Amino acid sequence: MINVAILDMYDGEPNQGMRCIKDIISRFEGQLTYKVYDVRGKAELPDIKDHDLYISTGGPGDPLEGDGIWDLKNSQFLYNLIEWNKINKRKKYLLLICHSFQMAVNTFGLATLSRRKSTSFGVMSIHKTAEGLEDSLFESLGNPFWAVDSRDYQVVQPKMKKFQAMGAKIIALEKIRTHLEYERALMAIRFSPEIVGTQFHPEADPISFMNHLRKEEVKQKIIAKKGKAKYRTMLEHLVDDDKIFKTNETLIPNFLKEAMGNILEQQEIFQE
Ligand SMILES: NC(=O)CC[C@H](N)C(=O)O
Repeated sequence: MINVAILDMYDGEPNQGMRCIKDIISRFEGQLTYKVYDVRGKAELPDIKDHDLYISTGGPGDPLEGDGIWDLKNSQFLYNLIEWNKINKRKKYLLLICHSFQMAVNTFGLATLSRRKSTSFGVMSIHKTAEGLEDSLFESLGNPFWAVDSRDYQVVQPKMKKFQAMGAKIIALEKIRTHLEYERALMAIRFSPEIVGTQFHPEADPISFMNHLRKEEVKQKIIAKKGKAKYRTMLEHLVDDDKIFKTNETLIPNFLKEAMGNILEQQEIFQE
C-alpha cells in the first residue's frame, strides 16, 4: 500500500478540491491510502522520507504571498524533492495543482506570475503543446481537452533558459485569445520526470462544479459578467462525457498509475 501525502493549500477555506482528490485516490482501493498535511494553516509539511507520492492542491489568494513561514517551508520542500530525485534511485513523485503549480513556478523562477484582468472561471479548453502530445499525463485525452479553470492569477512569459537548465517542459497552453494584448498563459508544466503540474483543476468532477454553479450568488455573478448564454454553455459542457468527466477519469489516474508502477518497481530493484 502506498501512502499519498495530500498537501492541503486551501488554508481552511471551503472547497471542492479536497473531496475530489480523495475521491480519485479511493478508486485505487487496496493500493493507495492518504494522509493530509495542512500546509498553510499549520505550516505542516511531511519529511521527504515519509512518502513516495505527493499531491499538492489548489488554494485561494495571491500565489506570491505567504507568511514567511509556510511558504518558505514549501519552497524548501520543493528543492528537497528535486535534490532527492537527483541522488536517489528510489524517486519521489509529485503532482502540483493550480495554486501549488503557481508557487512552484515562482520557486523555480520559470516564468512571470501576474494577476489577470478578470477571473477565469469555468470549463475551458486546454491545448497540448508538441511536448504535451507525448506526455504520459495527457494520455487518452484529446487535443484540446477540457478542464475546470478557476483563478485570478496567471503564469506567463516563460524563461526558456531556466526551463532548459532544469529540463522542464511546457506541456499545455491556454486557448488563443483573440485580443492581441493578452498573452497565452501556461497551463501545465513537466518540471522533471517525476514532478508535473497543472494550472487547471484535473480533480474537478461534474457534481462539484454543478453544485457550485447552482448557487444563486455564483449564478448571478457569472450572468452579470459573461451573460446568460455563457452560463448555459458552462452547464452543457459539464454534462458532456468527453469534457470534465473524461479529464477527471483520466489525468490524475494517469499520474497515479505511472508513479505507482515506478515506485513498486524501484522498491523491488533497489531494496535498502
Ligand atoms: N484555484 C486555485 O488554486 C486558484 C489559484 C490562485 N489562488 C489564483 O487565484 O490564481
